[in-house]
Amino acid sequence: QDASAAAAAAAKAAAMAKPNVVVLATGGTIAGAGASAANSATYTAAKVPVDKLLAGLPELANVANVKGEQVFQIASESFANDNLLTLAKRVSQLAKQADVDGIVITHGTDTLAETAYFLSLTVHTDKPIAVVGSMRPGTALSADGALNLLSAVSVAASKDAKGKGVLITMNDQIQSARDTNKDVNIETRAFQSQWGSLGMVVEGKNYWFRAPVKRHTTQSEFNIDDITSLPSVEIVYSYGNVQPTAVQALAAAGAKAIIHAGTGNGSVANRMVEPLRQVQAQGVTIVRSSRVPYGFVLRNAEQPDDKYDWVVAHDMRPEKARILTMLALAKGANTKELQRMFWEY
Ligand SMILES: NC(=O)C[C@H](N)C(=O)O
Repeated sequence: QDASAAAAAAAKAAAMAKPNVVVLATGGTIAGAGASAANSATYTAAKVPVDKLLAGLPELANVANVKGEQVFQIASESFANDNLLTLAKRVSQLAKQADVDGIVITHGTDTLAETAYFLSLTVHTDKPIAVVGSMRPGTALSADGALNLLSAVSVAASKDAKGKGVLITMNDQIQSARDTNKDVNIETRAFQSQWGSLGMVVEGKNYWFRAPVKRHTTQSEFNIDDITSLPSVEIVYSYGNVQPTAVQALAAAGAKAIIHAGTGNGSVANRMVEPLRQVQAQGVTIVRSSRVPYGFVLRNAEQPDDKYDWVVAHDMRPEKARILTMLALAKGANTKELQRMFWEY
C-alpha cells in the first residue's frame, strides 16, 4: 500500500515539475492523411483530430504535460480573418493562465507564416508560442509532422524560448514568425528567412544563435483583446502588361487598403500609377511591396512615395504586409503611422 502510494505521489510530483503546454490544433497537412505510404504530396489535409495526433506521440509526455484543443479543422489556404481573430483570442486567454507555460499551434503550412505574424503582433505574453505544421501527412513515408510537433512542444515548454516572440518550429529550425515564410512548396525545408533562423532544436534541446530585434508580443501596440474586426486589405500582383482592372474592382468592393505586389524594388507600371492614385483619393491606402521574395523595398526609390503619400512595406511579403496593414487600420492609423509600423515590426 505504502509503496504504491509513494509511487503515485512521485508520479504526481514529476507531472507537476513538468511544464504545461496546450496544443491548439487548426488542421493542415500535419493533421492530413493519404491513401498510401507512398503519397507524400497527394492526400487530404485536416483529417486527424488533435487527440489522435497527441496519442500517436507518447514521447510528448517526457517533455511536458500536454493538453490538446481542436480550434478548427481546416487546410490553411482556407484561413479567413475570423479564424485569425478566434485563434489569437484563444491564445491570449491561455497565455494569461498561470497553469499554462507554453502554447503550440498546429497549422497548415500554406498560410502558417501569416498566422504566426498575426499572433506575434497581437498576443501580449512572453510565454513561448510555437507554430508548427508539416509538409507530408502522417501516413506518408518519412512523415515530418511527428518530429516537428515534438520539437514544437519542447520549444514551447522551455524557459529559454521565453520573450523571443512567436516561433515557427519546422525541420529542426527555430525561426521568427516575422520574417520566415514558406519558400519551398514540396520539400521539408519549406520555411526560410532571408535573415536566418534564430536557432535549432535537436533532441529536445534548443541551440540559439540570434534574437529578433523588431517589436513583438509584449512590446506590440496591437492587442487582440481589443480587436473585434479587421478591415478589408487586399493584394494586387504586378507583371508585364498589368492592367488596372483589379485595383478598380477592389476599391469598388470596399477595400480600405491595397498592397501592391510590385516588380523588382516594388516598382509600379506607368499605366498603374494614376489608377492607384485615383482609388487613393477615394480613401484607399496604398502600400508598395514586392513580388520578389528577398531584399526590401526602399522608400522613394522606384516611386515618389513622399509626394504620393504611399507607404512601403520594407521587407514584408505582400501577404504579411496585409496582416500589419489590417491591424494598423483597425487602430485608425494614418499613412505616416503605418510607415513607422513597417519600420518597427
Ligand atoms: N503542408 C500543408 O500544410 C499544406 C496544406 N495545403 C495547408 O496549408 O493546410
